[in-house]
Amino acid sequence: MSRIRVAVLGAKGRIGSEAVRAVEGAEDMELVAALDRKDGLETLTEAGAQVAVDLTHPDAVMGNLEYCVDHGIHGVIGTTGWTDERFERLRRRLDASPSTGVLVAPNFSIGAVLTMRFAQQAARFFESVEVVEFHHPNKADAPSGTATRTARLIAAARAEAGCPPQPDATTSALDGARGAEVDGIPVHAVRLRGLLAHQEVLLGDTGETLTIRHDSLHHSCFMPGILLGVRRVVETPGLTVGLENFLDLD
Ligand SMILES: NC(=O)C1=CN([C@@H]2O[C@H](COP(=O)(O)OP(=O)(O)OC[C@H]3O[C@@H](n4cnc5c(N)ncnc54)[C@H](O)[C@@H]3O)[C@@H](O)[C@H]2O)C=CC1
Ligand SMILES: O=C(O)C1=N[C@H](C(=O)O)C[C@H](O)C1
Repeated sequence: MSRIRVAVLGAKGRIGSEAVRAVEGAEDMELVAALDRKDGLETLTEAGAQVAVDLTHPDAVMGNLEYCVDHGIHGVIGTTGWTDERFERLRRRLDASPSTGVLVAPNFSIGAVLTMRFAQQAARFFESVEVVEFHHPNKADAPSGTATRTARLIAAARAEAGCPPQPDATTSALDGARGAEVDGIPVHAVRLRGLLAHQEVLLGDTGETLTIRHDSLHHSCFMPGILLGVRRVVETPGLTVGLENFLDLD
């Protein structure tokens, strides 16, 4: 059996260093490159990488990914910072390299993916929905990629069900007090020493509330999802957004 030749970008980071160990420990994979800031991307082609796992920084991910796609290297992308404009840019790039696959996964943990799915299912049954995410204070971006994706999925489910805008009588608020709005869903970001990555989806209706909460307690929770992404992306050309597409959830 030939092993999948994998490179990790952001290899010295919190999640990248864990990913290096996970790839090294996977029998069907070979770690051929471990790059961090200032390492040249040509190392990827020189090492014959088939898949690049990007766990770097929102400012770096697009350049890395464009190099990979242009050189036919599949991408498994955990780095955040995805906007509609970035997805469009990536789609255009992939059009020119039709056999290359890219997975952009806002969250690789199974529990977080299920949180998003359950929130999507529950969204149309409640008048009010808000998302609160909690992370370590070294995180570069807010709100988290997971919270943004969760809010988008909730908003889409509510729009499809014909839900009206949610009630909110606030007419006067300190800037930021009601969080940021993602497709009409309030999203609040907490940064607190001691935390890793956590999220609550709060749903409310007359006389009841439902809270869907997920806690990532260690970076190891992202590893099965990353390895699954590597195995599946080599046989899935084009852009896949969300690990749920590889989980046979329905
Ligand atoms: N999708 C998911 O499940 C997860 C995604 N993340 C995301 O992964 C990214 C990294 O998170 P952390 O590991 O906590 O950050 P970190 O700051 O600990 O690590 C990032 C690493 O990338 C390196 N780096 C920066 N620019 C680079 C470049 N151009 N080329 C190669 N390496 C470069 C840095 O030197 C650093 O070692 C963030 O966007 C974070 O939100 C983090 C955890 C899970
Ligand atoms: O920076 C992190 O730590 C994480 N980033 C991702 C995000 O922004 O959603 C995934 C997870 O929340 C951990």
